[in-house]
Amino acid sequence: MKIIEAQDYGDLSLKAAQYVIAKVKEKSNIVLGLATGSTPEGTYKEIIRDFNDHHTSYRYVRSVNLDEYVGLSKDHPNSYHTYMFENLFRHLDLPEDQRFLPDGNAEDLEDECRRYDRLIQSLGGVDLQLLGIGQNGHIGFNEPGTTFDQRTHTVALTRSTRKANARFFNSINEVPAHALTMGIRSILDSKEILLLASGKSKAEAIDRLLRNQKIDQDFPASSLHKHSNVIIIADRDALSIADDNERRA
Ligand SMILES: N[C@@H]1[C@@H](O)[C@H](O)[C@@H](COP(=O)(O)O)O[C@@H]1O
Repeated sequence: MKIIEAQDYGDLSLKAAQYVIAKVKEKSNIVLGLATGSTPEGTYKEIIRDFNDHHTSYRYVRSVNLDEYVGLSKDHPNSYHTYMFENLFRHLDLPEDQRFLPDGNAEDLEDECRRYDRLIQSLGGVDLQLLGIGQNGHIGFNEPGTTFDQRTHTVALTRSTRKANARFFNSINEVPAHALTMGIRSILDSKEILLLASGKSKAEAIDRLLRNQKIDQDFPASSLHKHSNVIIIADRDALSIADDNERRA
């Protein structure tokens, strides 16, 4: 694991965007694995800024998203379809038929999971996967306890994740109880992984990830120790506990 320290959220967003942009320039038809949540919002803003100022083209890029809530229509204001459209897609020249998310409203969710796996495979797999991290160490929506050998699957969200995401809804009761997510196995299949972490609320998870090389199903991010090409961009706040522990050691 390679760690890049950012000063703050703005610096993290810039560094992450520069990394993604460089990869897009290197391979115009790159398959980008995209994430939602607050963390990548700044990265997406910087990508858009670069697109407007320097015209990096996304014409041949294919994108696949990690996850989607079950039971929200695509145009629901809190669906990840809407998030991606508003925060990124509508600002770039990435064609609509080259951007993919799981359909959390599909009639048969099992079928939808298999369809999504086949789709990723047909694209040749993910070249660069962007990840955030939940406070409990979840990646995508792979909650603690999820086995590490699954590809796309349905998950029941933990109360803590629903609580953390309730800020986007009117109340926690409106946060869907289930989601579709690429599994740990899908994430580990990507050629390269870029994990972003910002703020003190992520410091414990980042400390646990960096301090302990043990692969533990109760801490999904620990699965990343199995991958040989992971870069973490974290700001000082997210690294604060890890740094203190290192100094004490
Ligand atoms: N499904 C998403 C994850 O993909 C994301 O990484 C996590 C952290 O979100 P945030 O960046 O808002 O802290 O939240 C959600 O649960």
